Amino acid sequence: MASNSGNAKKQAFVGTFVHSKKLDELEYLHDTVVCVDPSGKIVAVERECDAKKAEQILFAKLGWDAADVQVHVCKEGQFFFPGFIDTHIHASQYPNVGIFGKSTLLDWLNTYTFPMEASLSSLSKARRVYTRCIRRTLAHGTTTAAYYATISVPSTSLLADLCLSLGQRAFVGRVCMDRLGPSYYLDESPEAALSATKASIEHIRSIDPNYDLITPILTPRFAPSCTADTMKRLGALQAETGLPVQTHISENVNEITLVRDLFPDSEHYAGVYDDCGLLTPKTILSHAIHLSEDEAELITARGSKVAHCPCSNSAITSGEARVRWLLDKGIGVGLGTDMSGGYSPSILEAARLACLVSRHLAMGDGKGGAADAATMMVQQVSAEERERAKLSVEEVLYLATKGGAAVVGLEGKVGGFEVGMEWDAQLVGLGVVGEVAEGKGVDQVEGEDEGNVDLFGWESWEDRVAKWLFNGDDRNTKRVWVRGRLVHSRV
Ligand SMILES: Nc1nc2[nH]cnc2c(=O)[nH]1
Ligand SMILES: [Zn+2]
Repeated sequence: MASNSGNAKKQAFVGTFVHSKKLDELEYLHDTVVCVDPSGKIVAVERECDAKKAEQILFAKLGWDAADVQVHVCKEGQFFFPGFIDTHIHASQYPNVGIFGKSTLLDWLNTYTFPMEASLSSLSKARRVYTRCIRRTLAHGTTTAAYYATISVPSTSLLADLCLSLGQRAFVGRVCMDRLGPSYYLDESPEAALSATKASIEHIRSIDPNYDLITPILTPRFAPSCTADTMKRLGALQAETGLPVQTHISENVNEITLVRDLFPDSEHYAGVYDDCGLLTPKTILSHAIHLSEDEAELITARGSKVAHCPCSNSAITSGEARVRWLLDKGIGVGLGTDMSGGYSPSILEAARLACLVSRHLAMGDGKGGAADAATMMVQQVSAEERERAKLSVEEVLYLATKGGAAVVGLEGKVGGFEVGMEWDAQLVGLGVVGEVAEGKGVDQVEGEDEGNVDLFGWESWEDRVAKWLFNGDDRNTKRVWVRGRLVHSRV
């Protein structure tokens, strides 16, 4: 099996770097050189420096010979940005993107999702789907993904193999579900769910023993499709191994009713996971739309994190997650595409939709889509909460990078440009509009395909980033690196 051991070359990146300093602040590093060692680690960040000065001074400081260093210089209209973290994505649902009709969660699962996932027990089909999913998400700048695969161990192992060989950092979860699914797509028993999960973990250990790039993640699908026995066994396995956990929570009001009926002894939905030992600091809870105050407080106390999936929440009409409210409670939040509940593989799209959904909350009539889990009464969102609901460009880009890194347990390792972090990055290129020659009526845009973002040259850097967020797409993602390895290039 090929191993991802970085680029095996010394590299220096020169130009403008944009990254999050904190939730509401982006830092712009101009005329900067970032040096990356052969293992993919950032070993120097030098400001007021260019390629020449780096060769003369910086490389000597590092003991590097300029002849051994690959130098990448930004062009006009380009900047380096941290790779995106997708904290919630179903690789096995990729062929279904955009196909959801007017369904909502429970009928969507039965109509579209379970049949597609079950069909990926065919390894040739799984190879086609997973290869395309990984390539597509890399092309959109996703350097880390928390993936759900399927219940099939060989198919899940294949997803892990492909992430490793194509160079995407990934958490790969074999899905556990031993009830309320179709008979053709269910674990036979809690024992079977556990032993399949262990086999999947073993496979990942065999291909990436230190989990440098690929990490197994325990994946009870969601409470309605898992027995308490299965979830308790997974909770015990988490305590034994320290592995991360991912599941869904409080996405849809009918789902919440189902959970209340299936687990009458638990206080609420979050309580079900807590009772099974699954609410840990390494747990990623997706959606978290209709949480009650008590549930949010329990999640805060346990240190579990939330994957906000605005595309999916809008597409299958689940509701509007109260991101500001979650953040105010001290809950870590990242962004997820939730393909194919969400129709887009792009975290840039998720960030833009997070902005828009937060504005819908701000415009709300006080209902905001939040329902109390116990009573099913729609909660009133206060005027004060509505006023603060809007998320800024800076905030959603934080959620897409540093915030996401904290959600998947990679804080301090990826999500920014600091010495000691790994070079998981994207080169973003925006269109630079040239002069219109008199009498011609046709302007010139440099580069081959710069997409929808037109820079006229007078924009501030803040405005350039805002233009990228709201009109950018994969045409603007020129190059992508993971651990220093180039994993996608349009140029
Ligand atoms: N969005 C979404 N919610 C779920 N809840 C349980 N399974 C799923 C899934 O595959 N997608
Ligand atoms: Zn999901």
